[in-house]
Order: sequence, then C-alpha cells, then structure tokens
Amino acid sequence: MKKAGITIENVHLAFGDTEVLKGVNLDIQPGEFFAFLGPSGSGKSTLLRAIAGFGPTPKGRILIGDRDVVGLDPWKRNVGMVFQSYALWPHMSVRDNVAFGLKERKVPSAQIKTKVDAALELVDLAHLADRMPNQLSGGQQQRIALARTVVVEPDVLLLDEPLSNLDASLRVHMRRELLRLQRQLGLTTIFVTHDQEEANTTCDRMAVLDGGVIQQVGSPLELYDRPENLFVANFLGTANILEGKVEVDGNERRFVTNTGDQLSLPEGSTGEGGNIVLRPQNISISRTQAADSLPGTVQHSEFLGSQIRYLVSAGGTEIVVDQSHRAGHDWIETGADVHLVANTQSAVVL
Ligand SMILES: Nc1ncnc2c1ncn2[C@@H]1O[C@H](COP(=O)(O)OP(=O)(O)OP(=O)(O)O)[C@@H](O)[C@H]1O
Repeated sequence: MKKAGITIENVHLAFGDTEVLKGVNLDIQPGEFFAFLGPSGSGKSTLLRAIAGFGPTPKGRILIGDRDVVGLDPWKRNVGMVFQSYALWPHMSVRDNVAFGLKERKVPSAQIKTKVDAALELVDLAHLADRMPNQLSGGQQQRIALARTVVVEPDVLLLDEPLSNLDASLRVHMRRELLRLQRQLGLTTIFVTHDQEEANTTCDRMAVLDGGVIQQVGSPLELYDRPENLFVANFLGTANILEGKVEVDGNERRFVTNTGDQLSLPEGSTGEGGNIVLRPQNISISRTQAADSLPGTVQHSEFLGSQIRYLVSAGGTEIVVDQSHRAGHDWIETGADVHLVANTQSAVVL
C-alpha cells in the first residue's frame, strides 16, 4: 500500500466569525500512527475533517504526499475515514458493505472478491461475510467499517473517535486490533481521541491541542516526561505543580517554593520558570525527615489496588503522591505529619 506523509502549513479555519483552528503547523511521516489529543472543543475533529475535505475550506496548505488538497472534493483526496458511528448500510450484507466502494470505483468483480476477502481476513471476520450488520456486535461492526475503509487502499486513514461507542473492555481490545492493522498495512493514520490512554497505547507520536492551537508534538513518553507548558503537563496524567523560583549557587541549582522549601535540581537541569512539575509516582512519602524533604500533612488517602494515593498539603499546595502498595506496608493515616522527597531527576521546571 502507498505511504503518504501529511504536511499542514499555517492552517486557519473559522465557522462564521469563530476561528476554531488558529495557525496549525504539523508534519506527519509516511506510515506513522499519529494521534490528535485534546479536550472537548479543542479542534481535533475539525482538523481531521479539514484533512478529509469536510467542513469550511481552511486557509493555509494541507499536503497529502506532495499534493495540496485544500479546496479539493473529499472523494478526490483518496483518504479513508472511520467515524464514531459505524454507518454500515443496514440492508447490505457484510460482504456487500465492504465491496461497495470498490463497485463504485468500477473495479472488476473478480478483483472485488479477492480484495473483500483479504480485507475481511485482515479484520478477522471472513466467517461473518454473509451476515447483515444488525447480526453483529458493536466491535464487529466497527471492524467491518475499518475493512470497508481500507479495502479501497486510501493514502491515509483518518479515525474520528472510532472506539467511543464500544464498552470499556472492548475498547482496550479494539485499540490493539487497530494498532495491529495499522502496522500490517503501514498506512499513515491519524487517530482523534480525547482518551489519553488510547493515544498512549497506539500512536507513535501525537499532537496535543487546546483552543485550536497545537500545544506540543512528540511521542507519548516525551510529552508525559517533558511537557513544554502547564497545559500539557496537566492534561497528560496527574501533575503536581509547585510555584516558586530557580536559584543558582555556583554549580548548584535548586527550586525554592513560595513557602521557602528547597528542592535540589540535578546537574545539567534546565528551565528557569516559576513552576516545578512533579508526577505523583516520583515523590516518596515518609514519616521521617530526610535531606531536601518537604514537610506536609496527609489530608486524605485512597487505596487504588496496586497503589495508595495520598493527598498531602505541602509546599503551598495539595500534592498527590502515589506509593506502590505492598502487603504489610505501612499505610499512613490522615492527619499524620509527613516528609515528601521528590525525585527531581524527573522534574520539569516551566
Ligand atoms: N459546524 C459547526 N459550526 C459551528 N461551530 C462548530 C461546528 N463544528 C465544530 N464547531 C466548534 O468548533 C470547535 C472545535 O470543535 P471540534 O469538534 O473540532 O472539537 P473536538 O476537539 O473534536 O471536540 P470533541 O472531543 O468534543 O469532539 C468547538 O468550539 C465547536 O463548538
């Protein structure tokens, strides 16, 4: 199958007077599994639809391969799109649903049979070819929607929250299926989701959007470990953010919180901003004081199974601390005075 990259250059898009995409620039590599992640209303679907050719014509350029598709009708772009609703034709069998796009393209019938068989094989549903859509489960219908989309060999595959209608355990199964399918076909794919775990477990890289602006692009790990702003830090998992300032003394750098507590920063660390971001699993909690520990008081604790989550007032804020749970481990009671030690190797100053 062909592999086409996608380049988005300075794309602006408005519904009437309301600008929804505000200067988007992005390079998606051929064969990459890419995700658009962001809160509701951030512009993910609008951007995806602009690539597909739906909605108002944007300003700027959208290249699929080396072809600028802005202004081109959707069916001339050779993109495949799968939506949240499966939208299978209810009066057609599974086989006919998958064959539909090929018939429209006047592909010879012998080839249609071969291609449909291969597409059904790909989604593991060859045995259900003669069923009607209403005789399939939600997950099976979505796999047929995928087969129907990839059978026409699009240059890129666009997925708009395709798993949202499925129940939780099926979603987990289906996201693995999606990844397997994408890898097998090597098809440049964009997956729109507001579910961080879904993006993390499937995509090579993602763009986090907010307010029609891309906040950061990178692999899931890069974005989680090295957020470039507080929005990304907060959006991707739980972030503890302490306010203060960086002080430099010779070779030593430390972060001094507004409450006067000090955290040594590792050698070679960068960042001069007024916030330090610490993930809950990178802080340990103890009843005893240690070098560089932040004094605090346990406000609440929750048993989460593999972890105990503490909410501790310290450093001028409420800090979330996750301790992995081991049988027989001390569970610190609410109201206890404690000391927090942060692993500042993993901290980010913004
Ligand atoms: N047809 C439309 N007319 C007017 N405004 C629209 C239209 N479609 C979307 N919008 C607005 O554009 C903004 C971005 O919407 P979009 O659907 O792209 O967000 P999203 O990030 O995909 O959100 P969600 O996760 O809720 O689908 C929202 O403020 C939305 O209200």
